[in-house]
Amino acid sequence: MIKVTNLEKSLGGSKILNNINLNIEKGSIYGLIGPNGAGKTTLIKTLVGIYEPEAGKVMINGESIKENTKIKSRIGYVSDFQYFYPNFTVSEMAWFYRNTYPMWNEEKYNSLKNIFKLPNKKIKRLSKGMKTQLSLLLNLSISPEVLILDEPTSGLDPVIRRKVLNLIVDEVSINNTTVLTSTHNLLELEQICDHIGIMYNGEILLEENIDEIKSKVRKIQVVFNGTIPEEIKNHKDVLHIDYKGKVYQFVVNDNLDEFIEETKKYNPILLEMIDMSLEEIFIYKMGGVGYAFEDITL
Ligand SMILES: Nc1ncnc2c1ncn2[C@@H]1O[C@H](COP(=O)(O)OP(=O)(O)OP(=O)(O)O)[C@@H](O)[C@H]1O
Repeated sequence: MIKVTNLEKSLGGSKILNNINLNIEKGSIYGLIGPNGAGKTTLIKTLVGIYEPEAGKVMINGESIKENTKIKSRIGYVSDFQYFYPNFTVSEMAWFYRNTYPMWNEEKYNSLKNIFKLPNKKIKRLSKGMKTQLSLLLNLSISPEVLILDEPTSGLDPVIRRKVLNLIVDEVSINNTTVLTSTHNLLELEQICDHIGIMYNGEILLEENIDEIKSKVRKIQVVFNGTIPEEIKNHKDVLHIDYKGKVYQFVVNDNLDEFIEETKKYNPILLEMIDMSLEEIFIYKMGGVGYAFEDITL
């Protein structure tokens, strides 16, 4: 698992990470979203030990990553830009990883090679998407205990993108790997992640368990027999109210059953539950903590 406490990092004289705390359970897929410049890559580089924080700690499986080559050899890291030796071929790069990472799995490498189907060219002759694929291929082959991915699907075509998402999910279900991935694609997060963190201005503004938030935050449509009761209008668990004519839509943050019971006391003509996408849920949740969701993502 990944545990981050009170992490602070400055670059070029500016504070980039501000008191970051994370607790990512083993076997979990944690999605990090946030606008350009929020600090996602800086956080990721600090997690893998490329940057040294001024304050705070990064622990992986209970051990500090600082000067810990044993732990670092079990971290798969796919960066936003790939820094391979440009004159190495794909096979030579695999040779390098095979000789560097003690838990290299040749069988896994061979089966992944059939999925990615990369030409054995020099790295400098590969496209951006091919280099990302190579990085995924190599980092999955080292038998990572922790996989840290910085926008791993950006620049991939839709077919490979889907394969990569499936590979990440397989990696977790087969090997119980812990994954942290950044992305700008909320739909992708919804498809593979169990937890999500929203980053803004170097801080984690909101952290949620996706299943929990989807079961807790619900939209309910109600038509009252008369005007809306004050008690319902000012209900503590209502995040947002919309209405068109007599049809009210409530976004309820928690204690759904309690809200429904209280609403039923007023004998509404209609009371029904409406499905919400994760994006819609976050729009309201972010509004609840004083931010416009559009400013925060995508
Ligand atoms: N080497 C550096 N020196 C100084 N400032 C930096 C450096 N690298 C990044 N920054 C600044 O740190 C902030 C966070 O950048 P970072 O790359 O972590 O954001 P991000 O959330 O990954 O953005 P994106 O979604 O665009 O990839 C930005 O304001 C950026 O200008």
